[in-house]
Amino acid sequence: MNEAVVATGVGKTYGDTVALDGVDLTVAEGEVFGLIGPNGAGKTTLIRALTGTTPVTGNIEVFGAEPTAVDSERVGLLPQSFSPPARLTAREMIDYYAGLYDNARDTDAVLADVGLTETADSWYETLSGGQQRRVCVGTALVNDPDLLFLDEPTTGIDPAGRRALWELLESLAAGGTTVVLTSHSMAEVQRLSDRVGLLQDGQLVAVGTPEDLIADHGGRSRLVIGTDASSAAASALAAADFTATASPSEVVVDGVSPVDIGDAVEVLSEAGISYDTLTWTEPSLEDVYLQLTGESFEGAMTPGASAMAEESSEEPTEPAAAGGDR
Ligand SMILES: Nc1ncnc2c1ncn2[C@@H]1O[C@H](COP(=O)(O)OP(=O)(O)OP(=O)(O)O)[C@@H](O)[C@H]1O
Repeated sequence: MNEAVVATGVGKTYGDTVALDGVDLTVAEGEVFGLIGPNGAGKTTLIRALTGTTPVTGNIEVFGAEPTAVDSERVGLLPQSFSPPARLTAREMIDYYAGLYDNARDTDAVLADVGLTETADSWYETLSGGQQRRVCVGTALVNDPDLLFLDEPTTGIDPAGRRALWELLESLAAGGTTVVLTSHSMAEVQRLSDRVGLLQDGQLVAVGTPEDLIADHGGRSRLVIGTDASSAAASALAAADFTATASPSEVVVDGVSPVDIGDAVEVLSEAGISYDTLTWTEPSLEDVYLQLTGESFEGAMTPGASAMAEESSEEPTEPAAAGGDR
């Protein structure tokens, strides 16, 4: 298989800040590669490096050429921050970007792809944050690129729009488009990516398929039992050789496969312990992220922060002028 991107020893510093620290990365043609990592890990800087919008040390080839020398017809970029003129309509924006290419797609088709047919003639400034983000995604699709860089594409987009965009990306990938995307939504990255790279402090600390990363770093499946009698439940389960940990309102039973759930329930029933909820969870990319970054919702935030974290990643980004490095 040919390689769309080959990056070797890529480094970038801003003053004393090391944004990228010797990144080696290969993305095959037709692959969907997801970049994850904490705020400030270097994801945007890496996207900028791969698209030739910031100078870096090391070596990068995109379709065998330096990023700045690649035929722009072949590459699409959705930057993280995008501040287009407010008094252009969605249609005018897509038209404008289409005008930059020799073989642009039909504007109405692009608008339909990003779900903006109904609001095509509204000014950008009057669109919601999520609708604005859809326009921005559309600008990256106008040239029907072979290689698409998307820096947090679904930020601010509502769940239905997000799913629609996932399906669009899946159909582009099925048609052979190479995609490099960043996201703080682990569900998004797990669903879309053939391979995932975790950036931390400017270094790619893990790369693999979601399945392999989960198998290596995701931990085991768990059964969470919501009960007021958590201590008694944990004791009964431990006596039956389950690995159970009690907190005031629940017991977490580690390493429970689906076929073991019935046994665990029977232990509770024989011990006369009632429960309110029973939730079985498989390890996911989110567990990989938490494990490898050393972050945990319990340690970093208050209980229930899993939902908070997902919401916070959906906040629209602050508009910022595109431009060179400061
Ligand atoms: N133009 C700049 N000038 C100075 N420092 C910068 C600049 N751009 C990025 N940095 C720094 O480089 C590091 C990597 O930033 P980058 O934006 O690549 O991270 P990120 O992983 O994309 O973060 P986020 O998830 O918050 O978008 C950070 O410490 C950031 O402060």
